[in-house]
Amino acid sequence: MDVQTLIIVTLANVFSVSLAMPALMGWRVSPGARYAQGAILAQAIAWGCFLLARAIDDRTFSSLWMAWLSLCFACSWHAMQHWLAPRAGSWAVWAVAVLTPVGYWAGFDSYPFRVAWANFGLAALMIAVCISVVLPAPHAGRRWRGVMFVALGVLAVVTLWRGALGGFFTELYPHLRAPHPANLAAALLHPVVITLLTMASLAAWREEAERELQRQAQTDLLTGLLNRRAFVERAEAALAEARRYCDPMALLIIDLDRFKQINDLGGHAAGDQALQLFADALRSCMRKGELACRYGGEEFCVLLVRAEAGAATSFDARLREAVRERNETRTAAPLAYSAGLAVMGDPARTLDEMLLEADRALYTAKQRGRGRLMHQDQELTVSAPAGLPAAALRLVTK
Ligand SMILES: Nc1nc2c(ncn2[C@@H]2O[C@H](COP(=O)(O)OP(=O)(O)OP(=O)(O)O)[C@@H](O)[C@H]2O)c(=O)[nH]1
Repeated sequence: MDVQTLIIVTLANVFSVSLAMPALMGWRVSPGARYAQGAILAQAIAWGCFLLARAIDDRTFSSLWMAWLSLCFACSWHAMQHWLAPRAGSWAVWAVAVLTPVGYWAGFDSYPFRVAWANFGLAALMIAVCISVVLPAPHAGRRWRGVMFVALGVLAVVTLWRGALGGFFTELYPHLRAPHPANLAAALLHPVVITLLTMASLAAWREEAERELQRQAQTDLLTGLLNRRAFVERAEAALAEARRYCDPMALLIIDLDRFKQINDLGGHAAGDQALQLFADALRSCMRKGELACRYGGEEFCVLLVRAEAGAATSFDARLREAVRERNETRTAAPLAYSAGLAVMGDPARTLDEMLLEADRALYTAKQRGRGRLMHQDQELTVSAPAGLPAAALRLVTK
């Protein structure tokens, strides 16, 4: 098989894949999938330009071929940013992607220069994608990343080989369609690499969709906090760990006060907004490893790791202050809450026991007039009375 025929096979392959990908994945996809689709489309256009170069205008269409190939690898690099993790060096990737076709076009009259320049530029882009694929991304699967790394890595080696031949052993490598082993290897490799990259991209996209589904299954849609089921699952694991290391742990159940009034006065939408605002305040007070969920209705649950009653009291003070700050920007009735605390004094205590104790304390807080934090029969609130600045926080104990 000659090189020209293999390139036509590559074009047919990549063109059909570039149509099949959006047909299979749909148009409304994540940014990562969109970049992967863009990369394949850019490949298809690139090989179309390559075939036109001979028939129309070699310099222009060969330079366009380089431009679209560079764009293809820049898009692949961006797909990895979304699927794996943001990596440094975006400007460098784009600089190489722009300089490769520009240098090729400017130095077109020198065959050794343009072949070396273009192949080294493209190989640099492939290597950049390979590096971003192998850098740590604990949430992402290893298999599709392995396939992508090997496929692009082999192509990068063959591309470097072609660049070195064209630039430094020009007489052995007179042109791209010559039946040289490097050309045959590259022409054979292209359809294989395109197939493998497509399969790896589909696997990455499926993995991303699974992750999103899992996130949605664990999240309360209105507030974005964990839902009750996910909270219980994670809290059980955190409790088991705390037991193993004899760490203290505190659990708070929080209930918004007179929430029905907010709904009655402002409508259900105002109630929803208030729940979102409270969740936002809650998030702003959370530290690494702590868990918060919407336990149901206007009730929230927080698990504080390595925390005793003192730390829970400080958390409550921070939360009241965060709520107070948000109340200042609201025109509707101010939000307030009551909370019940349970601490894991005895390592044998279960999550259900702690939830029950916190719930009883919450009931007491409501009974005693709301707006306070209770631990068993003791009030622990460090509260900022309405209208007073944070500096005026005072300790209220009974
Ligand atoms: N807007 C909105 N309201 C909700 C949602 N979930 C529960 N509620 C409302 O929350 C209100 C809870 O009312 P109650 O249980 O009487 O409690 P409360 O008015 O906060 O009174 P206290 O707890 O005694 O201070 C009910 O009116 C529910 O309809 C929700 O997702 N959105």
